[in-house]
Amino acid sequence: MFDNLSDKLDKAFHILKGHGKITEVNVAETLKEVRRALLDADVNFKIAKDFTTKVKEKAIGQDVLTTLQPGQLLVKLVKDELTELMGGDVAGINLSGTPSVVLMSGLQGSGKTTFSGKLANYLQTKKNKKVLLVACDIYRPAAIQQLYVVGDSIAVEVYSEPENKNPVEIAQNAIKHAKANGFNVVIVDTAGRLAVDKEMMDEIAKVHKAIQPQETLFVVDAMTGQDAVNTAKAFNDILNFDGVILTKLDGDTRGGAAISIKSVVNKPIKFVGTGEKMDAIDVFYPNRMAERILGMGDVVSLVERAQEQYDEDEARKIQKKIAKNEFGFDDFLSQIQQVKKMGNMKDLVGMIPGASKAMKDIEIEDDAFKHIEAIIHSMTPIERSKPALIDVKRKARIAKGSGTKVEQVNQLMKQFEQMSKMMKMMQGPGGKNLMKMMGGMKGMPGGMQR
Ligand SMILES: Nc1nc2c(ncn2[C@@H]2O[C@H](COP(=O)(O)OP(=O)(O)OP(=O)(O)O)[C@@H](O)[C@H]2O)c(=O)[nH]1
Repeated sequence: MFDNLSDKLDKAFHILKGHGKITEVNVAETLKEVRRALLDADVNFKIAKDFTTKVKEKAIGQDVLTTLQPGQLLVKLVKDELTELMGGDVAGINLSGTPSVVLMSGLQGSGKTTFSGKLANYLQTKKNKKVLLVACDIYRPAAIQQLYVVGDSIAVEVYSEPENKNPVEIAQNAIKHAKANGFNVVIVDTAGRLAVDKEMMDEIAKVHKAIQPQETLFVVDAMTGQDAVNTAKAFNDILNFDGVILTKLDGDTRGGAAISIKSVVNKPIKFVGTGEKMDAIDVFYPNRMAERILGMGDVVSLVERAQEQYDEDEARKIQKKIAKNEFGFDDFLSQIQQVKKMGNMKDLVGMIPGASKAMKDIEIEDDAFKHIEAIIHSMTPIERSKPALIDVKRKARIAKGSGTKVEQVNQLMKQFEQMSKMMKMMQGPGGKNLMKMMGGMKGMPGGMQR
């Protein structure tokens, strides 16, 4: 996420590290580079200029040059300003109605339908809401079909009237249906439209006026940079929407949209989409995003994700097995499944402070556990529960069966052994042994040793 921008900002701050003494000249030089990095990320020129002016003023106000760690203070000022620029505080979603109505708007292909599904899934699983999805695209029958596929995959009901060509009526009927059937939230997915298409913009304005949604959300593809900001402005003029959804943040986006949109339309980014799957949705936290942009990671989100996936019963079961020396490959596999549920590997690595930078030249596969899973699946049940049985002959068979090499099987056996050892130590008094072991571990990423 925003690797290029992070890289350039890091280089900008290096200007300060290179000099023995910090002067007004090299602070100015650093901020010039910061501005250039923002412009390269497709941040609007005026916003980038105002940004560095503000940081400079604050730096002067806080006597950056005379502090003990001027470089660090400057990074902090940049972080605070980035947070402010992206909205300051986290903005919630208004669910006050009975039912609460959420209207989706945006360009074609921006990710409205996918996000409608993600939001429905989020509200259903995390907020315990009964959600109705409404197909209001009267132009493309395939769009209605797509919403049914999405609804099916998350077990959420979809409302549609394929013969009706009046989106206002469809939306109103859907809300009636929701009221009559005890739905808490109605999410109205509309057709994608261009801001220059007056007829279509009038249409969504009419739907908006008729259903008076509690939340009108503007969905925009983060990859479109400056264009995203211009489109947001045009939609905001018509709909006066409540919040922005930035999708495709998992792609190779430069970050400009995330940084500029709030200050242009003065509406907060509420959620971001980070993948095609239904659980690839994150609440947008400006401060966490600023930290990620500056390569500081996002440990809070990482821990939250781990907590969400933490299964207490499963953990207790595993603990018992470790105590009895019965931890096997089936348990290892179930641990992998839990990690996988936390999100894709690239995204997770980006949340570890310093890891993104340290691993930037390493290609992380989306399905990084594919080979490990194949190897374990090629083992017999008895081999999985008693790994000690796996001798040279069995290893060769497992490698052949999983389409891997014997070295890979050996490597996995070693990792498994280390993990079992580590788990046993964690069970020791206060996990002290584990800390000792970690301290002695060589080749850990920089972040672990600091
Ligand atoms: N990588 C990635 N792809 C996404 C994300 N959100 C949506 N997509 C993909 O983007 C494409 C368009 O998404 P849709 O949800 O169909 O977009 P839409 O705005 O409903 O499109 P229209 O109905 O044509 O207006 C699909 O292929 C989605 O899988 C995301 O957060 N990350």
